[in-house]
Amino acid sequence: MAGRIEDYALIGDLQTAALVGRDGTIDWLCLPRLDSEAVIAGLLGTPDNGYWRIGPSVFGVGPSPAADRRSYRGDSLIMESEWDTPTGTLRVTDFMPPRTDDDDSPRVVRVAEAVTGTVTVDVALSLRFDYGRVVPWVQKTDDNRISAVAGPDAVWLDTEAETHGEKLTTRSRLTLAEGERVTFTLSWQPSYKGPPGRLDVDQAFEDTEKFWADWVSRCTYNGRYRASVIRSLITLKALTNPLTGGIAAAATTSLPEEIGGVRNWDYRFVWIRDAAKILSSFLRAGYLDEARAWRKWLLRAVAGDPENLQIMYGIAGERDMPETTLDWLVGYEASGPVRIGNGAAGQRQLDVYGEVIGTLHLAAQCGLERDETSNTLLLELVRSVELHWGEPDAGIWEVRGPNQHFVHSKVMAWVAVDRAVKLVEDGHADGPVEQWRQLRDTIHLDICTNGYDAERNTFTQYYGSQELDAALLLIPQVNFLPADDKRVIGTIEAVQRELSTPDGLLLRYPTNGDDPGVDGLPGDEGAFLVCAFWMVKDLAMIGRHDDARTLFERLLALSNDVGLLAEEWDPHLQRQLGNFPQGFSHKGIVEGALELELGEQRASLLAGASR
Ligand SMILES: OC[C@H]1O[C@H](O[C@H]2O[C@H](CO)[C@@H](O)[C@H](O)[C@H]2O)[C@H](O)[C@@H](O)[C@@H]1O
Repeated sequence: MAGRIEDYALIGDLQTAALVGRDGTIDWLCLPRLDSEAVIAGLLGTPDNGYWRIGPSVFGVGPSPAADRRSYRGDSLIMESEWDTPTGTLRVTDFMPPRTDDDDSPRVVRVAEAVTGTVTVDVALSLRFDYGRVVPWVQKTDDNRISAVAGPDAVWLDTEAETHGEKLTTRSRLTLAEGERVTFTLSWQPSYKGPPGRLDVDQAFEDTEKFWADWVSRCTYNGRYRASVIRSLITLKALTNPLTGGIAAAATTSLPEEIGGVRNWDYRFVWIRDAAKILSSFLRAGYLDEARAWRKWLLRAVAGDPENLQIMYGIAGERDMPETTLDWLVGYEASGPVRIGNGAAGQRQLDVYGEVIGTLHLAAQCGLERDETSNTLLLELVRSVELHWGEPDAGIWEVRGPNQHFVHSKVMAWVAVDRAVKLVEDGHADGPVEQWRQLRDTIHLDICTNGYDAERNTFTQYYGSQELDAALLLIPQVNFLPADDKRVIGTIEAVQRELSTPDGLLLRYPTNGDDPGVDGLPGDEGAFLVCAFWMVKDLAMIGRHDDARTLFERLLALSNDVGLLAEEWDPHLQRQLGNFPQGFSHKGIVEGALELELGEQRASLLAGASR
């Protein structure tokens, strides 16, 4: 049975990733890419849908015990789990060598080692291709390699351990004396090719450690929350494909937003919105290369008529991701359906224009060189905003109910035009700036007239709505209005009052149980973590530094033992919910830490000036 979401740690090679449970079981692995079919899908079903356990032997009695300790090895994505057994201590080291070349095979490396005393280790590998549905044909070759083949895919296992097949599972039981170790390397190849070369495990370990150390050394943040910020940046980097530049929203599909509910979606794609927000964190932490790669990804993905701009693409810019359900999987803790693909790809969401142009502007400010193709794109995108900003859309939350005039979407349409004006004013682009200035003013006036409820002193979820939306917290952050504007302060207070969960986190917007509300979906959901991070930033911006810090530290405390966060938090069951680890949440950690620092600097400057 799968663990709690927070029981998992992420390992990855930048192109795909696996989730390792606290009990030493890998329950999720897609090969060769993050959005490929899973070859281990027990996370969303049962052990019959695939798992790979390495842990101390319980000799067939009782469940697999949780590790007594586990942590990433320094600032890396190498996971070390340790179990103290009556006879000695076992360490299992899990990692995936970063894959920065097209020809590299994806590999999952697991090393079991007796650190002290003697330990008996059990290994069980149950591969099930096509998301847990297909039992591959498993064979041992003359040179002691194990291959598992089904259709186009072949997975190879190399190990010094003796293995045997039992109930469609490859098993091994071995006893290690102090200092002894045994390695397991799982590699993927297209099945028409021969076996992949054998991996030099020691060299791969050294290279992997060096890769992460070098990458982390480029970080410019050195403040109080460095450990959490670095872990978040590493997690975001793991979601960033080094070949295409595409940044996935999360590493999983269908981890539920409500245990037992239907709000289960596939996040293994590149949302323009999520990627743009993540990029701003990379840029602010000193990582310009990722921004350059993403701009190239964007230009390739939207090539053609920008009128056909999608709100999300595949990792290499693919346009099609038809949403289907995998009915053979019961879902995480019976939360079905399990979905792959994402129907939101076909929605109109006006905010993406603001996200794209906002990122181009930030990248230019951070020193990214001018690019003529992106100027052409800019002109086309502003033209689309001009044509469509007055139309209703599905909004930032991708509602599946009717389109509305969402206030956040309109604000982001304003951002698109405002940043286009600034790009021209700062000499980073050319365009009809006077026409754009007028458009910017028209959108601003429209929002302030139709999206603001003067009686309640708050902006609303959509024109004419009585409801609120946590995305309104972004109004001061994108400079639509200054933080000290009474309408902004009123909105922050209204969101706090009406969308707070009992434990002080935030819902995105109200849901109505079985009665589908604005999102057109039955059921409820947990607190959406990035919204609380937005609140941290707003509180800091309006000078409530202590409240901002308290909330930020509360949020950090929700991360699991290895610093990872899913999309949501269940305030009743006190556990993580939703896809995991999620880019939005980790971006929240980076930006929150930076904002608190900036806030304090601003406050001490002001204090200095008034002395
Ligand atoms: O709430 C319904 C929608 O939920 C998902 O969207 C959410 O995740 C996206 C990726 O992180 C994010 O960009 C969006 O703002 C979130 O609402 C799901 O992907 C949608 O299909 C679904 O309609």
